[in-house]
Amino acid sequence: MRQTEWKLAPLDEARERFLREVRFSPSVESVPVLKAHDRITAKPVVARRSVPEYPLAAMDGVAVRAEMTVQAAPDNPVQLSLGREAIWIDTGDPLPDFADAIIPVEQIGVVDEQKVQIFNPVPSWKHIRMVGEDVCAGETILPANHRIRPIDLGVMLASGVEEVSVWKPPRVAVIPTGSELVLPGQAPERGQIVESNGTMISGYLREWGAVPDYCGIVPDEPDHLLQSVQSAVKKCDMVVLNAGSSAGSEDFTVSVIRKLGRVVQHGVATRPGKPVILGIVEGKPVVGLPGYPISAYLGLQWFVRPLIEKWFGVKMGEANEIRVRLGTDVVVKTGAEDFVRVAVGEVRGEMVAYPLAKGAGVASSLSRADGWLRVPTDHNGWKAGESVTVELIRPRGSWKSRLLVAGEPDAGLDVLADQLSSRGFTLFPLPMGQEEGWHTLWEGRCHLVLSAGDISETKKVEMKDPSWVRIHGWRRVRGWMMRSVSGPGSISKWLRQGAQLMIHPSGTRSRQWLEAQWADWGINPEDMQYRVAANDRQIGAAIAAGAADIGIGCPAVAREFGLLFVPAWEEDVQFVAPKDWLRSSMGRLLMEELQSPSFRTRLEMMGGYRCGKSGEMIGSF
Ligand SMILES: Nc1nc2c(c(=O)[nH]1)N[C@H]1C(S)=C(S)[C@@H](COP(=O)(O)OP(=O)(O)OC[C@H]3O[C@@H](n4cnc5c(N)ncnc54)[C@H](O)[C@@H]3O)O[C@H]1N2
Ligand code: MOO
Repeated sequence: MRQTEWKLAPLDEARERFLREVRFSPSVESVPVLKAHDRITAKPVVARRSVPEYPLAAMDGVAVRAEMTVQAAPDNPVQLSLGREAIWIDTGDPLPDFADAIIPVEQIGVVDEQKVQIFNPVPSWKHIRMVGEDVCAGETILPANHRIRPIDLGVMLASGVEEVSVWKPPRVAVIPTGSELVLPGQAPERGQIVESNGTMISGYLREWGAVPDYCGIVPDEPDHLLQSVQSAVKKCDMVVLNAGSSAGSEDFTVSVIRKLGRVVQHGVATRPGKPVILGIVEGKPVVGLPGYPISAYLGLQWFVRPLIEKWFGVKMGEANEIRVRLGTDVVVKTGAEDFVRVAVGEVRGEMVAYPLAKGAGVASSLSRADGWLRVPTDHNGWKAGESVTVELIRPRGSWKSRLLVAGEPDAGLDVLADQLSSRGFTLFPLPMGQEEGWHTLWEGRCHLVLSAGDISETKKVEMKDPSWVRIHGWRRVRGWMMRSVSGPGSISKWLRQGAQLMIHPSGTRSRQWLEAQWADWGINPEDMQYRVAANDRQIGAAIAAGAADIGIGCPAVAREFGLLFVPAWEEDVQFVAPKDWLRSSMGRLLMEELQSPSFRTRLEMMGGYRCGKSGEMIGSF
């Protein structure tokens, strides 16, 4: 039966309630220290012996009795006989019984094979490592519920601990469901998709110290699913199901859990991640994650990670937050807590965050993201320039080498990005209309803007400012991309007859050109139906897949997707940057790359690009 009613719970409330209902009694096992990396201690670890166990030399030199050096002075050196009163000693050697101090070799005068001279008195116990300086026998070296790091392994071994008591890790069943799924390595046919979430889920489980038990794909058949969950509950400590959590005709997960046990909560008030299922079967937690990769990821972090933390009694790290300015507006609906993926850049020492693609199916945008922006349930979002908090999922500062390029979308940027990446920089394109790009630059929210066409026409006022410079990017050919011939003369007719058109965001050059073309053709823009895509490649992919008929693009992308290309116009593309930025290491590198023969050759080889003047200064405004 299809489910139509949702009683959504706030995320924090659902998590608290679920965790309260779950009880674990993990067992303890003893493992050799040599195999204990990343395991979690079940009891405090106590040193078996002191380190050092006896006094040791801390320096290379001679071991002496301190009282025999009392009279020593630079002009009145004391002579000591080797063997009886002084002994050559190396760092780490045990101290001979008669001695109680070490004089470093640099401060020793060698008289002959039998004698050395001392020029200054030395206090007793100088340069000697005392018994128990590092660890004393019986001392606690690691607390309980501590994740064992390589340094801990070293400390344990040194202090005589060879076996350590650790929690047995939870075995977690991973059950991907869906008749449309095929295993990784198999080529999906139309209507099939590669089972990728299971690998992602297993990877995070391993990272958190659990042992994933991948159960293979279970088709959308209630009996089959029921059996899988039943047997998973028998052999595992927790069960993670993926997909079938929503309201579709083949979404059986919730009814299966209900049949076998109890559903604590179905649905949380979040976007994405809503249709998560929290259940308990035979006392064991069973989590049904939504099928979309982003929703599955979030559900895993929200509910499965805390279960594992509860099992081990240990936190896997605290939220790492930063304050950033928003690069563009973030607009969301109220009614659910929104989780927005963002990428961060640093412009003039200030952190700027840009929202990434929203869809719960757009997994790649999470792999590119630096963190999450959480928008509270009753909030509509924020305006560009406002200050917000981002929860990081990457180490701080990962963005230091990121170059933010706002403005015109262009496949040439991909080549530039490739070239820069081999030199340690990531180019992050922010495709947007020209005006918006200029604004973003003026307000210090990006490093550069890519502009096409004659910008002296569009930007008269700002161009008087001498602190901005223009740099030649390249010359490019633009035109129509389509699957089959329609003939330039008949494109307008085809569009009038309802060809499915895909175009760039408003304010971009391609859009401006198209709007001018419509005017020429006497087409009223309001009569036109179209969909918007961020760049040429998205348009090319849609046309190639038959999801659109025609769109604007470049020869290189048309060729990549096996499409026809009809040239329509040619134009220069230029970068605009603050003059002082060009002197920064990023700025200098960009100029070098633009001028490099390898970049120019690569771009020209793609077809439709000319790079004779790439990297030339057009001058300040
Ligand atoms: N009428 C409604 N439809 C949907 C609702 C709703 O409230 N009413 N919720 C939507 C939301 S929100 C989400 S999230 C999804 C969750 O769907 P399911 O958990 O039932 O998952 P499926 O429909 O089976 O799959 C969704 C999507 O994910 C892909 N998928 C599934 N498993 C895997 C896997 N192992 N690896 C990679 N990708 C996977 C699957 O092919 C689908 O594309 O429901 C909305 N619908
Ligand atoms: O809430 Mo679903 O998780 O967006 O896509």
